This record gives sequence, C-alpha cells and structure tokens, in this order.
Amino acid sequence: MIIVKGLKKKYGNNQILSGVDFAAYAGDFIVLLGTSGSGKSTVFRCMTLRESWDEGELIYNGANVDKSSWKEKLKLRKEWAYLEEKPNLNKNRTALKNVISGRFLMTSIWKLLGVEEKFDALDMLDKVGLQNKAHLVLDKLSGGEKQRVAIAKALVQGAKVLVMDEPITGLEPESATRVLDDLKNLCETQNITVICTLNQINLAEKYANRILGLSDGKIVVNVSGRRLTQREKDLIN
Ligand SMILES: Nc1ncnc2c1ncn2[C@@H]1O[C@H](COP(=O)(O)OP(=O)(O)OP(=O)(O)O)[C@@H](O)[C@H]1O
Repeated sequence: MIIVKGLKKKYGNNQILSGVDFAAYAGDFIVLLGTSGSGKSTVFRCMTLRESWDEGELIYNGANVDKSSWKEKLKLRKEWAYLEEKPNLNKNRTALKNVISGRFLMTSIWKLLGVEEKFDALDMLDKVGLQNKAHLVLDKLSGGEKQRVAIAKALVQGAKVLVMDEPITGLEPESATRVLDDLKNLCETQNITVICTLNQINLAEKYANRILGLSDGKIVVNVSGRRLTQREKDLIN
C-alpha cells in the first residue's frame, strides 16, 4: 500500500503541489487527471523518488520512505517503475533483448549466461501478447507494441507499481485499447498497481478503479466505482 500524505513542492516561487493526498493499494488501476501544467508529472517524479519534495510523507507498506535507508530507497525505485511518455528502449535491439537488458543490473554474470532470464522475459512478453514478436527489432514494432515491451521490461526488473505518464499518447485507438487492456489485466491477475495519466476522461472511467483529479496543487476529485459527475469534471478542467 502507498500513502501520499500532504505532498508539497515548489519550483522557485511557484507552489506546484500544495498538499497532495491519496492512497493506492495492490491491484489498483488509478488514473490521475488534471489540466496541462497542473503538476501530474511532478507527483509522479516525487513518488518514484526521481525528485525531492518540500513537505509531506510517502509511506510504502507502513514505512516512511523519506526516513528509509538508501538501500530501501533503491529497492523502492526498482519496485516503482516510472515509465515516461516515450519508452526508454534500444531501437536496434529485439524486443526480447530490450526486456532482458532490464534485468542486467540485478543479476549476476553467471546467471546472465543461463536461459532463466530469457524464459522470464518471454513469459512477460507473452503476458503483454508479444511473444510472437520477441525476436523482432524494436524499430519494426508499432508504438503500442513498444509501450508493451517497456511494460514487460519494467515487470522483469521487479516492478510492482507502474507509474506512467500518458501511456497511450500518439497511439491508434486499437493500440491504445490493447495497452490499457494489458495494464488492467496485470492489475487483476498479477496484483500490479498502475498509476497513470490519461487525456480522455471516458477511458479513465472505463479502466480505472479510482480516478483522482489534481487542481491547484491538490487532489480535488477522488472517485471509485462510478463515472465523474459534471461538477467533478468542471473541478479539473
Ligand atoms: N524542473 C522544473 N523547474 C521549474 N518548473 C518546473 C519544472 N518541472 C515542472 N515545472 C513546472 O511545474 C508545473 C507542473 O509541471 P508538470 O510537468 O508536473 O505538469 P503536468 O500536469 O504533468 O503537465 P502535462 O500534462 O502538460 O504533462 C508546470 O508549470 C511546469 O512548468
């Protein structure tokens, strides 16, 4: 379980986050909505420890992250993958090699030479429906397929929480649906937590089990199990 409590962050004199509060549980699919510049990526960068914050607490499985040792923080960075809009992949390598390279830093050399990683990576590619494209060079994959390779790579690295900025931006509707279906499936079958931004409220309503709305540096909408009311939509637009 993740608790974000009173998160505050300034850039210069600009108070971007002025007390962000929310909780996420294993298996949640959370969509964070908010206008451009409202601070969604800032929340993501802080909660994945890519950036520091001024005030507030981040609690993961009962422990205050700020007070954790560097070893704990390193573990958390591994468990909370931050996937930015453009997947960070090598376009000249195959899908499989891209996924395996995610494992490189966390495994010993002798194990690398074995087939275990390869099988794990193939299993993961299968979970995102790409086993038949494992040996294709990334350049030959569509945008949605690349996004799914990035998801498989994060999971092979040990991610339990996928924090994603606009995972479907620039994708054809069919590819976008496939990415969101896969993410939903990972939440439901593997207990992975997904926290992402989406531009379309209707997709957030279709896929998320919780919708958060960020405005004026705070969470002003926190809804589960139903569509947003017009008033709630107005609050975040
Ligand atoms: N490193 C930085 N230094 C100064 N200001 C920054 C920095 N990063 C972000 N900002 C500012 O903080 C605000 C929030 O940015 P952020 O990227 O979190 O918004 P966002 O909601 O993710 O926007 P978008 O939907 O357009 O990606 C913006 O006004 C942005 O200009």
